[in-house]
Amino acid sequence: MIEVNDIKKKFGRKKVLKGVSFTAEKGEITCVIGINGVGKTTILNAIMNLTPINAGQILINGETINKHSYEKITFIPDAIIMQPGMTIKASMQFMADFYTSWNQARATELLGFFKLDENEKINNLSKGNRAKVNLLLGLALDVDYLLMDEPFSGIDIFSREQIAEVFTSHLVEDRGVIITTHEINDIEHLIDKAVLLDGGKVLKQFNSEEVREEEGKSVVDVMREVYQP
Ligand SMILES: Nc1ncnc2c1ncn2[C@@H]1O[C@H](COP(=O)(O)OP(=O)(O)OP(=O)(O)O)[C@@H](O)[C@H]1O
Repeated sequence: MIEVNDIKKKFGRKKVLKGVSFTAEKGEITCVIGINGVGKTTILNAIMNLTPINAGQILINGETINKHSYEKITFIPDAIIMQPGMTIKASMQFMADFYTSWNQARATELLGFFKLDENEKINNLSKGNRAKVNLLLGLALDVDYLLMDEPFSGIDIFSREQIAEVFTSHLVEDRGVIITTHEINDIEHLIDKAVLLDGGKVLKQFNSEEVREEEGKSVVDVMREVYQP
């Protein structure tokens, strides 16, 4: 489990996170929802130990995050992380050289799944295909947790559908996924848990299936209640 306990973060005098707490379990997709600038990326960076926090604690499987956390967790950003002149194949080789957790069989499966040509240069790919390469590079690591910053943002409907399919496949099952978004409509059916952020705090976290079954409400219905009371 990833436990985010009362974390606070300031940039200069600006208090971005004012005591954020939530948990994300293995085998579940947790979605951190909030408007632009609310601090979603900052939370992911904090979980990855890429930005120091001012207060609070983050635990992964009961252990405070540390320099070995990347063996359990990976971050899939919304922008491509490789040199644009590299081919997909060279990007995969780079990951294989760098991470002992690289799983080439899974990478090859994902290449086929996304119908990507490994000889294509990243430069020449469409935005949707770049997002797929990003996802491939993260999903091919054998880690327990995947963090994804806005994986569906600005991507056409067909690529979105293909990416959504990955989330319900064996490529993700048993792993814990945290997705951020400011646009829930497309992925509402994929997520297990929603964490609603505003004003530097978590306004509500809930199991989306429970809310659907017990109260007959969608995530968007709950968002309307919370954000527009
Ligand atoms: N390195 C930084 N220095 C100063 N301010 C920063 C820095 N990083 C983020 N911020 C500020 O912190 C706030 C939260 O930023 P963050 O990127 O986490 O938001 P977000 O919810 O991910 O936004 P978006 O949906 O637009 O991606 C913003 O006001 C941003 O300007």
